[in-house]
Amino acid sequence: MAMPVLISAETVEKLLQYGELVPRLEVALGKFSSGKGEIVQPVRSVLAIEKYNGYLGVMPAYSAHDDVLATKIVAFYQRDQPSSIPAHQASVLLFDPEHGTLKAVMDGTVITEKRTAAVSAIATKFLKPVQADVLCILGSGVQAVSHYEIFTEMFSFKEVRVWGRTKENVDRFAQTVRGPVRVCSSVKEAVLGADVIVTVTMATEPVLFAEWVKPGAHINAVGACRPDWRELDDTLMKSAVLYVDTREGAMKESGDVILSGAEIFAELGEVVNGDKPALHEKTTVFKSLGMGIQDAVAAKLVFDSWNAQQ
Ligand SMILES: NC(=O)C1=CN([C@@H]2O[C@H](COP(=O)(O)OP(=O)(O)OC[C@H]3O[C@@H](n4cnc5c(N)ncnc54)[C@H](O)[C@@H]3O)[C@@H](O)[C@H]2O)C=CC1
Ligand SMILES: O=C([O-])C1=[NH+]CCC1
Repeated sequence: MAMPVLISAETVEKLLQYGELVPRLEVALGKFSSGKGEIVQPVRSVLAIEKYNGYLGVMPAYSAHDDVLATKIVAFYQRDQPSSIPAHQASVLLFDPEHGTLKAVMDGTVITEKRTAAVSAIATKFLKPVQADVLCILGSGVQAVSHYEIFTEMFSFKEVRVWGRTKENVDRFAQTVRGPVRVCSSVKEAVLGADVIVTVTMATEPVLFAEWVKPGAHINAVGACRPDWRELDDTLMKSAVLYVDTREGAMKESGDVILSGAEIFAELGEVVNGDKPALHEKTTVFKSLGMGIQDAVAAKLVFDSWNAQQ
């Protein structure tokens, strides 16, 4: 049996380009929500690694349209202190869908960084107010950087603000990103007047409160992926129009959705398909949890580009 190829994080970083990734993710989101069962993707299975405050998630997905069968395995850790080891580490196993042969094992950490930010950008394209001048990023880690990259590439914000819990992280963020950013010393300062907000923290209690949010703003709520973790307060969750990546996942994994009792208006894929409206004149929340099919589509792109270079 041929050995699977190993594709490193550096290679994934080089081969995975937003320009190719975004349209493919948009199609996959639409197919997932078409109601025709075009994508097979069970809700992520997660086990707790209690001793180390961590979790291991397994995320299989199959798409006949993309002819892709893959599983991401992602470990993530809730830490009180900053660490030089990334909070999320992932690998993607890519199979030949016809026979189940393992074709590639590739880094999934960069895939997770990029595909998550790309999906938030797709949600923002549909749901942001027509005039969107100010972007606010809450959190200053890995996802904050990838969101900064794609949001400044796809949209024309006049100002980008960031808030982070520790000065060390925020300074690192400001030095890493290629472009201007206003560092804010409180969440309130960062959020007031912002048209688009991205929450990419490891918070387990709300950090974003409705009273600070400009009416009509769009929020991408990316953190808080456990049923008892929160980033947004109840008032915001219940007063905004709520979009999710998957209904099933949100009802099982999102503390913001489950504990607030907020009603889900639509899946993002239903908006892509034109089956549900993008109410961009209202305050909107896109609750992102991450989907195996996003990783599978990204992994296929990487593998095909890698193959083309051999
Ligand atoms: N929806 C999705 O598809 C995905 C969601 N995520 C989530 O996005 C979030 C950010 O992930 P990364 O950037 O990779 O993590 P990271 O560890 O690189 O950054 C986390 C940031 O949150 C801050 N933070 C930690 N605890 C906090 C607290 N209690 N209150 C406020 N801020 C706090 C840290 O200082 C840091 O700035 C996490 O919640 C992660 O689980 C990550 C990958 C995919
Ligand atoms: O989709 C993903 O990879 C994750 N979502 C939350 C933690 C990791």
